[in-house]
Amino acid sequence: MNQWKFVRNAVGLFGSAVHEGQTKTGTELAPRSLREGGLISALYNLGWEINDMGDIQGKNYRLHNVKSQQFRNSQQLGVINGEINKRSFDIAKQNKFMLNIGGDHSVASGSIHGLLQHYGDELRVVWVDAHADCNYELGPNRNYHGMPLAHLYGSILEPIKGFEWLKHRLDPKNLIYVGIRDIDPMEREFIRDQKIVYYGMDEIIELGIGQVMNRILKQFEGKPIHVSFDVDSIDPEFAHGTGTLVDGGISYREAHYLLRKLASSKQLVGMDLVEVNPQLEKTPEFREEFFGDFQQIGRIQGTQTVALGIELIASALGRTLVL
Ligand SMILES: NC(=[NH2+])NCCC[C@H](N)C(=O)O
Repeated sequence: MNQWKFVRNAVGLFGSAVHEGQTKTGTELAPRSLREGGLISALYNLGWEINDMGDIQGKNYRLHNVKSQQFRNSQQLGVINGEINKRSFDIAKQNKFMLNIGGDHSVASGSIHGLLQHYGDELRVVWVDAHADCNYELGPNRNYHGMPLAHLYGSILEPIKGFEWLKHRLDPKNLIYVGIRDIDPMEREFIRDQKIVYYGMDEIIELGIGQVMNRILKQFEGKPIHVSFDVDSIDPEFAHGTGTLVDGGISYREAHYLLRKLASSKQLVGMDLVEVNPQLEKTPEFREEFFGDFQQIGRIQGTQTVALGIELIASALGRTLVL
């Protein structure tokens, strides 16, 4: 099983225990919750060889007395993403699937950069998110989780201390947005100017998720694909444990379908699963009932969004509904 085109049957994974890209604590707890909830055995049950590199703890890189003129925690995030970049590149170099478990979405500049270093201009990115995360100047929020793509696009012009390693650029035409519905004015203009392909909620409603995926796979045919999956792309009804909720998102079904389609293309080489915040769940109870056949991935335990996170990763890594 798992005859992936670009990667062998091995996953290289690490957690990015980081909340410094925004102001709410809790996302740093996600890697641990996902592990405790059964992530590793799920991957094992799906037939993957697993190289678990442990977690990068954002708190270990805290810099005291550094006042940033730029976004919040800029130098710390530069050093952390430098570490993520190294791990991501190492994993890709060994032809393994790169799995980065966030953390907030600030951890994606490092992981995507590492893949760009290995796959070069061939790399394609599917960015599944309620947000476009390409603010290139400081907005009132000053949160880097709203900016990593601007950095990768090369639109943050001033050099930022800590990010000296960031050299490769992601061409905006090699990225497609899915699920975006809360866009800042600067981002709107940028998406229009650069003609970035997006499937926002209206497009998903009009075309249906099936047609959206057909188009994405056609556009990215034959190329290695990375999916950067922010759980806030999903409707808060199904994923409440996240920091920047936006109503009217993609459904549980659409999210899993999207990931299964990417998986079955055999072109998927990496995934970020970000913005799970176990402290922000609506109810602290663990989910006990699951939909569908779970034998394929084993027992999953966790609060709503944690359990969902594990399921989403399983869908991206080849969990099928009918064998
Ligand atoms: N990946 C996310 N959850 N991003 C939220 C970004 C929110 C807002 N656009 C900002 O720049 O602050």
